[in-house]
Amino acid sequence: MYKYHCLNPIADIGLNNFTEDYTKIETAEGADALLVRSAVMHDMEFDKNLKAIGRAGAGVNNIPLDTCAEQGIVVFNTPGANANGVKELVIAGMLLASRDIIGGINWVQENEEDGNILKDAEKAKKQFAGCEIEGKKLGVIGLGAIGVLVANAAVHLGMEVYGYDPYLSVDAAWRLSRNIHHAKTVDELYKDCDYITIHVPAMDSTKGMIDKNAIGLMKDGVVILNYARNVLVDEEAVVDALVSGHVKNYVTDFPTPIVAGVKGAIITPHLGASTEESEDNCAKMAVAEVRNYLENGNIQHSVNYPDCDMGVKGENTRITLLHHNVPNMIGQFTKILADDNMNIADMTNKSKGEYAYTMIDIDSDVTDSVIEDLTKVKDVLRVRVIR
Ligand SMILES: NC(=O)c1ccc[n+]([C@@H]2O[C@H](COP(=O)([O-])OP(=O)(O)OC[C@H]3O[C@@H](n4cnc5c(N)ncnc54)[C@H](O)[C@@H]3O)[C@@H](O)[C@H]2O)c1
Ligand SMILES: O=C(O)CC[C@@H](O)C(=O)O
Repeated sequence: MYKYHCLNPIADIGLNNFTEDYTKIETAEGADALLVRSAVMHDMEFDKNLKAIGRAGAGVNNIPLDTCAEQGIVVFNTPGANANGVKELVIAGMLLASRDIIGGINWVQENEEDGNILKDAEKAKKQFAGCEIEGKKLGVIGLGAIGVLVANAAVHLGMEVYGYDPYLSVDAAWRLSRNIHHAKTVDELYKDCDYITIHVPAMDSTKGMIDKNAIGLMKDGVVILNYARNVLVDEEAVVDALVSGHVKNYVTDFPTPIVAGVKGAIITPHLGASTEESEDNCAKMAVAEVRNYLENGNIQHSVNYPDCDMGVKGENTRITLLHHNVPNMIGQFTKILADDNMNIADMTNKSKGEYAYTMIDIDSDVTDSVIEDLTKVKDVLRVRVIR
């Protein structure tokens, strides 16, 4: 029997995929798995029983990944599951910045009592006129799940699209329209584009990426869109540029006290992934990943451990070991098993950065003393036996 707890609301369509072997509990205490969206987990103390965290979404900057890895907790995310939801909001953001749709809607609401509203609208409308996005240049920073969809959609809308991603994956390259221009430096993109949208994860290397210098390189009247994370942009610099008119609009999903209410800032309350489809996709994927790990030991889409798959657990006993990525771990594991006369039926080992994962199927049960010996091996972080 496994226990799970949800730190944020997770769509039922995903939770319903937990079988009768799972119980939902009301606190994190004693849980085998946590499911989370944007709840900040950096100050949480993790229960010794916690084995997995399923992030129903893409960004994992709310989770202490290294602390989790050190405590033998595998963190999963759901790559691409909410990308279309974000893409559609980014396109909406570009349109809201191009024409004063919000001003126009507000005008109608403010004049709802006016018996001549239809006639007066014809006079009022010129103050809300704008431009079209067709033919304009869009720069996309980060061509992952979201960036690729935004870039391709913008091509279909007739925009001239420039993409910048020095770490572009082969998968993303296959999905990217051939009409997208390759920006070799981000500065090139800053200098040329009318709209600039950022879709990179919040990491030490990307925080504050759009700073005063970057904005200084941009065209007058540029529109900056940020549906990724507030920390990617130096908001004080953006506010200065909005006030001076150098930046026409800052369109963002993150209403911080610095930008909220500033003229020219168009802000939504973190709505990128808030569609029925995205919430369902993320919940289903997160639950599937957590179940596969708890029941089979397989790791797919982890952000702190390597992906590793030995298929569905069969009759054999499966031992899984989370450990540091250092020499001679497998030698020590196999010696312990051999000394106890255990026969290895299958085995795999994968590493990612400082961490590694070993899965071993043995064709007998495993004794408590073997588990104890494996646990005692230096650099082993967690041993689990799936019977
Ligand atoms: N507003 C929302 O609700 C919402 C929803 C989903 C994701 N997000 C945010 O958007 C981010 C991107 O999501 P995704 O699903 O596209 O992630 P992803 O991992 O598929 O793509 C990120 C891309 O950024 C690239 N990248 C990394 N560093 C870079 C750099 N310095 N310069 C240029 N490119 C760089 C990577 O190579 C990768 O291709 C997430 O990390 C998350 O913070 C927000
Ligand atoms: O869960 C959400 O609503 C937002 C998720 C989003 O920020 C993400 O990084 O996937």
